[in-house]
Amino acid sequence: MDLYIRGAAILRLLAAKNGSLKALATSSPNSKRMYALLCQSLKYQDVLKQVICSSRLLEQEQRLSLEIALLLVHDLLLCKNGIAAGKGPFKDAVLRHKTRLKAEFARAKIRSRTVESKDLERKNHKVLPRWVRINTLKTTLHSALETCRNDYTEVENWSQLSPSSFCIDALIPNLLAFHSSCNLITHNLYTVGHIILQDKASCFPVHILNPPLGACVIDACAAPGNKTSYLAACVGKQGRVYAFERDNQRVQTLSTMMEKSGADCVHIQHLNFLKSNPCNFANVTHMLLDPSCSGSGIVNRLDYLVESQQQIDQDRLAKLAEFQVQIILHAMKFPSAKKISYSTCSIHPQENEHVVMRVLDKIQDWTLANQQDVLPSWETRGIAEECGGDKGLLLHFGIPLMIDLAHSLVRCNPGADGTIGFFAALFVRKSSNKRTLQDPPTSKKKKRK
Ligand SMILES: C[S@@+](CC[C@H](N)C(=O)[O-])C[C@H]1O[C@@H](n2cnc3c(N)ncnc32)[C@H](O)[C@@H]1O
Repeated sequence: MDLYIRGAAILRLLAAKNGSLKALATSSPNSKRMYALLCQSLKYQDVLKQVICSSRLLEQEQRLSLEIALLLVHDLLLCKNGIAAGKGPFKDAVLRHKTRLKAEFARAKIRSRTVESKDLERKNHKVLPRWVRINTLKTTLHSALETCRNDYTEVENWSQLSPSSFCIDALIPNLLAFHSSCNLITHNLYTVGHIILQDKASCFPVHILNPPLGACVIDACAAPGNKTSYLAACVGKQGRVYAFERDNQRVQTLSTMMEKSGADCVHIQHLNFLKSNPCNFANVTHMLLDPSCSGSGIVNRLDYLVESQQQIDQDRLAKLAEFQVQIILHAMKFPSAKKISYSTCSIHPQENEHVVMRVLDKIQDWTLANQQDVLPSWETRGIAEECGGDKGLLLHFGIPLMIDLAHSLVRCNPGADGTIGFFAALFVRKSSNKRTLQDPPTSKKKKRK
């Protein structure tokens, strides 16, 4: 019974934001079992709470707390071996209602598809591939593929991956996928810096920014530097990347990464980007903004399990969003900047669509690039309902314009399409783009309507 009593205490600490799931679980005895029990119970908490409520378990068994009931009911209904061996009043209390709980669980499954969709999420979780970007600063696609083909079998796409195979991504050039169980950190291609482990979605910001050879670029929030070395590969030796990083330790990591990847055209600026003087960077035409965010799209970060939609820390999100808006507005002051890519690994509209709309509401001479210039074949786009903004224009042109704006944005849902949760947008200076936010919706928009 100890497992459930301790587990319930951890759930209370988590609710009070007194520690992280991983730290609390791993510091308790039988830590692996505890971690699995907590993760699974939290994953299924919505349906389990429904079952506990509709079976009136807590009303009839007043010694049970919600936390201990959640863990015991989880094991009763979802664990192959049922509730762990051992005796105790809490276990007896739950077992007295076994039949009713099972019946309510069956009803809950029919009422909502939660359990099935969570299963799907779990399956996706397992097959999230290990994405690998070939570092063309040090090698070529041809040469890296030759090595990969010697060591692994090539398959058509990532959903067919096995531990001994790899595939070439159809969307992002120089991107490969391996099975999640492949430990590439010990592979020679990795140790010599010929490949960089980088999620597919995290390649999107550079891919859509697409700075040409020789361009002068700013990476405003650079460390650890995955996107910085990708930018360096795009602009080549004649180009230049100013990589800003304000954090002492992370700037060291950035420096090591740039050395390892052979990104000689990167000039590290150990500075707060918001304090930079745009006039000192008059040649910069392309800017990449990948600021600090909640990280809620990172699939293996487990904190989201304890946050229901209502419990998300709104204060923290508001602060992050304010910073994200400021960083975009500052980038727009750079005199020669014509393209700015903005990205987060967050799933929250507050850091994504809302930030974009707040910026568009404030500025006149920038707009969003059209869908055709922003990964046109990628199906998951921005959320139209979140693209309302405050602008009178939106009220005037209404839903067609919101849909049009949402189509300009790229979203990745965590686990789906083999990527983490991600968001990317491309701002373009109006003089370098024909469509403007002030333009009325085009005939294409009318068609969608
Ligand atoms: C999301 S991470 C960037 C990840 C990076 N782009 C990559 O792909 O490897 C955000 C980084 O920006 C840095 N940062 C946050 N605010 C900053 C600011 N105002 N100026 C410069 N760096 C900043 C953080 O310390 C952190 O290292």
